[in-house]
Amino acid sequence: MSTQVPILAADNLGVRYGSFVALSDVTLSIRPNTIHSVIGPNGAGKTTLFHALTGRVRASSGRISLNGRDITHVSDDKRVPLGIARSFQVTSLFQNLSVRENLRLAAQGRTPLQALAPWRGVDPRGGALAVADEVMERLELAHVSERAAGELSHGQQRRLEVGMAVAAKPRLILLDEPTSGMGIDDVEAMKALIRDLGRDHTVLFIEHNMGIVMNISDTVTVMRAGRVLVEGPPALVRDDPEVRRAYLGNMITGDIA
Ligand SMILES: Nc1ncnc2c1ncn2[C@@H]1O[C@H](COP(=O)(O)OP(=O)(O)OP(=O)(O)O)[C@@H](O)[C@H]1O
Repeated sequence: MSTQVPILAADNLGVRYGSFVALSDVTLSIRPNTIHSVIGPNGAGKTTLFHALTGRVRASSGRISLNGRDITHVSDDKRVPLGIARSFQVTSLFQNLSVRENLRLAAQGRTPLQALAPWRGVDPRGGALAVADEVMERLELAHVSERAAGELSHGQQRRLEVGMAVAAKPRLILLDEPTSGMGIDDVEAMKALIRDLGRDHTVLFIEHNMGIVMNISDTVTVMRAGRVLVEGPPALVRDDPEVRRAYLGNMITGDIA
């Protein structure tokens, strides 16, 4: 396993916002076809890490590689065709369009932003619709296919956001707090969905719900103050005294599968 080329790796990655150091010497390695979570207290740098990995913010130091290829200076829109897709914490859906149309545009344009310019799309219309139908089935949204995204329940909207990333057919999917603001039933559905996605994608996700993190992750990276505190399988992370201290001992719970 150690000889396997990581699908995504960061080496001594640093990010500054002006003079503020948000990430410092972050080294992490995402193995292909695994579910990898990133946890840490508020302000630890998790979202900044995602921004750097997807190219939304520039690395101030260090290196990012995708399947062994250096992508540190590759722009965010050029990283998408290389196989990285991200679902945003802030809603990125076309509220007035149907579920099917949202997914068709995502499949055609590869990202919600590029979907605004569908002539740049890479799929013919028919192919994109087939992808939309496939994704709706997988996300259990087929029964609301013609409903406007803005009329969906919160849980369904969050699933559709994940679907927008899946429709780009990425090898690596990044999910930023996919369960935030959800009720317990929707959380369970999202947990099942992430686990399902892990069968044929690599999934990297930021999550505050420790039950999910401990239950479905192959690897957990714990961040604190812009650095990696600990990385390892859930059992190792949950029992690590440093991690317990970072969380004041009261958040690391959850069953390990
Ligand atoms: N655009 C920005 N300009 C300046 N500082 C920023 C900017 N974005 C984030 N920060 C700061 O960088 C640090 C890391 O923020 P980040 O959002 O990455 O943390 P996080 O771990 O995702 O937090 P949370 O769990 O609350 O979402 C915080 O101190 C934050 O205030």
